[in-house]
Amino acid sequence: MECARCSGALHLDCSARFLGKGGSSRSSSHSSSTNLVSTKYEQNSRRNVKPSQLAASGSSCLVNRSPVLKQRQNLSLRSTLADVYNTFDEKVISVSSHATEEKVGVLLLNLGGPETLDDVQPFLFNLFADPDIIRLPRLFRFLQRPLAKLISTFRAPKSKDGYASIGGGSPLRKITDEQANALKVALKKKNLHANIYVGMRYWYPFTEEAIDQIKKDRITKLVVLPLYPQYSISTSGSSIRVLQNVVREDSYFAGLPISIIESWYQRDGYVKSMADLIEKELSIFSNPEEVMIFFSAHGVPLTYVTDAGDPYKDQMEDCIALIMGELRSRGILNSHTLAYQSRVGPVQWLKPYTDEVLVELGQQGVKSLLAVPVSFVSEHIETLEEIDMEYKELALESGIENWGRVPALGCTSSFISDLADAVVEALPSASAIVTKKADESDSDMDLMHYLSKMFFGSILAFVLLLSPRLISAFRNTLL
Ligand SMILES: C=CC1=C(C)c2cc3[nH]c(cc4nc(cc5[nH]c(cc1n2)c(C)c5CCC(=O)O)C(CCC(=O)O)=C4C)c(C)c3C=C
Ligand SMILES: [Fe+2]
Repeated sequence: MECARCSGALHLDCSARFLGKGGSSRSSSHSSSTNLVSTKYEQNSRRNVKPSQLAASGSSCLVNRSPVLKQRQNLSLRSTLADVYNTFDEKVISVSSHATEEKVGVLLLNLGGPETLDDVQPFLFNLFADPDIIRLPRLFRFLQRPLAKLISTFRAPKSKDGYASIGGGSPLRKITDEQANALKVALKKKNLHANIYVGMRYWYPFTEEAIDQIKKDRITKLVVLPLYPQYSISTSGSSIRVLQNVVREDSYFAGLPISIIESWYQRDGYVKSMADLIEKELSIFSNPEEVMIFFSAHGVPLTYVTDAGDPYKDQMEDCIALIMGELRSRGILNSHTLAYQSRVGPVQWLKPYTDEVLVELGQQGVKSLLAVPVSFVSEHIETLEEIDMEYKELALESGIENWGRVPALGCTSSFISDLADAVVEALPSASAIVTKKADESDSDMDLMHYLSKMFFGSILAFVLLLSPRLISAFRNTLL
């Protein structure tokens, strides 16, 4: 695919995603892979513009001038990178019909989690300082960090209790490293010797550390694989943006052929692996056919979908339809429902909410329920604490008598093997991402923006941070 204005590889900022509303692929064997990172995603996906249409309409190559994110606390290289980094096999591999010497890297992107209770507040700071998590209007972006400090400080005690109840920290790093090792082995079996990197968005090993290591290793081709089956601006989108900022600034990355697998919930291997897990857990119930399959997905604020064009909800519904279709083809005809969990703050999130649906189902007389976490492939606080403890208790109180929960996919071999296939399939489409720097007149506009931001922002900061009444209202509603 070439950019209509500039020829050659599509520009970072010219590309359109085409998985938005009505555009999600139902292809059963392919993941959505691209070498593009779009900053115009919201507009184009909402209008459901295909790349070819965008090129034909001469859409401009706008440059995203948002500053490189520097919201890290504790970004010292405290931790060493995953062991997998040190096991690169310098072998000659053939990635296409043209035999080429390649050093293939696979970058696994994930959220990250606090490893100790002391990590909880700085981890939350990193999360809330992400403009893809708290989306402030451009004018108020400079309040992002003070706001993140405030919210993380208020939320930390509640989060700490949660992490304390699952052993004092998140298991995400360990599980992701295990998945990285398993993927390396699976790729080797498919004759692809690749180096696997783990890049976490909000905790160690940070995405930036993995990116540094990729450069040190002089990788010649990179496949980027977010460990989220469905794409959301707040998850895969946020992590890809980190890479996007590096590509814009660094000549090595600007020339590196990259392929990004944006979402892969539609792959046969994933769908079948999920169906296998559900089938197995259903069989544990004494009356399996009476069990309601309860898909519980992590929510996002509603405006992500309605205003920003996040394809997450569409992809989630598509994903559930595919899994249920697979189960039906196996003669499993149970009823099912989808609800969204883990909302934070006073705004409306995707509905229906998991806690409310559980109560309603209990009232309607549903007696057996199998919870299926569906937006994430590792166990984490929201499966181990929120589902296994909070929601289970609520369900039992609401009249549900038999409760089960499907484990996260983790290192399930059919799943890892399918991820390896996704990597192999994505390699041929890897190509350099082209960026464009802001010109002089843009800098003048930036200065004006900056000054007006400072003016209005200072007033808002004063009102927000110094008013005790507002602080207590904030505390009661947001946390
Ligand atoms: C697909 C998965 C996820 C989406 C979408 C997502 C959006 C999202 N999350 C928050 C706020 C928090 N998330 C937290 C933890 C957390 N979130 C996900 C996944 C998604 N988040 C995972 C896997 C985890 C757990 C990490 C771990 O340590 O195991 C937390 C911290 C925990 C807590 O305090 O509850 C917060 C806060 C927002 C605001 C958001 C969308 C805008
Ligand atoms: Fe989250």
